[in-house]
Amino acid sequence: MLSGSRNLIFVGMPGSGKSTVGVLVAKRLGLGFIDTDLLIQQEAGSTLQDIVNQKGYLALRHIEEEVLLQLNVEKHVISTGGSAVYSEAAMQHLKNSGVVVFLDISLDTVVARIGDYSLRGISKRPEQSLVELYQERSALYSRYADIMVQGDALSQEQVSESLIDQLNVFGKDVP
Ligand SMILES: Nc1ncnc2c1ncn2[C@@H]1O[C@H](COP(=O)(O)OP(=O)(O)O)[C@@H](O)[C@H]1O
Ligand SMILES: O=C(O)C1=C[C@@H](OP(=O)(O)O)[C@@H](O)[C@H](O)C1
Ligand SMILES: [Mg+2]
Repeated sequence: MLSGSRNLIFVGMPGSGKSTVGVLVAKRLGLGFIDTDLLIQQEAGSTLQDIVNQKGYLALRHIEEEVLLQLNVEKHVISTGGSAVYSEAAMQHLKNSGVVVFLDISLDTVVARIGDYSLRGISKRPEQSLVELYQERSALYSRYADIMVQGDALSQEQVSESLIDQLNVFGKDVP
């Protein structure tokens, strides 16, 4: 189904483990690692929180789309930010380069892991509740995912194991 794919692209809510589990998986599979949040910060010359505070959440989504569309790597785990899925063009570009993994966690787990989300540079409409954001995003993550790991009850190592098992079972050719 995904013959020739060479990257593993992580999507999911903030706190789902894209950045931390991404590194573990890259080490296990002998892949490189990129966190696109850090590329955005380099490109913008400021933190994600500052972009949201000073320019607004749509500015963050715009820079994110540009950075993702410029990405041209092979044999990497690519950990995206939680709002990457708002760009259809960027997601198609990423999907063309590999296997998209949705790290799924419940809303309760999001809240438990990220704490005060107003301090975390979340890209959302100011009046949008976290529940609404969660529902809107869940549909988008599922739409683009090739593989899903439900991580509420799993340690980071277990999420990594579960993903690698699925790659083996389904014959996804990474690397
Ligand atoms: N499976 C897990 N179990 C417990 N804590 C986790 C798990 N995955 C991630 N975390 C913790 O949640 C927080 C957010 O993880 P992070 O990798 O930054 O997520 P994301 O990049 O998806 O926002 C970190 O403190 C991390 O250690
Ligand atoms: O979900 C979001 O709107 C965001 C998630 C963040 O990344 P993580 O998902 O890695 O926390 C980062 O891209 C930015 O602060 C916006
Ligand atoms: Mg992250």
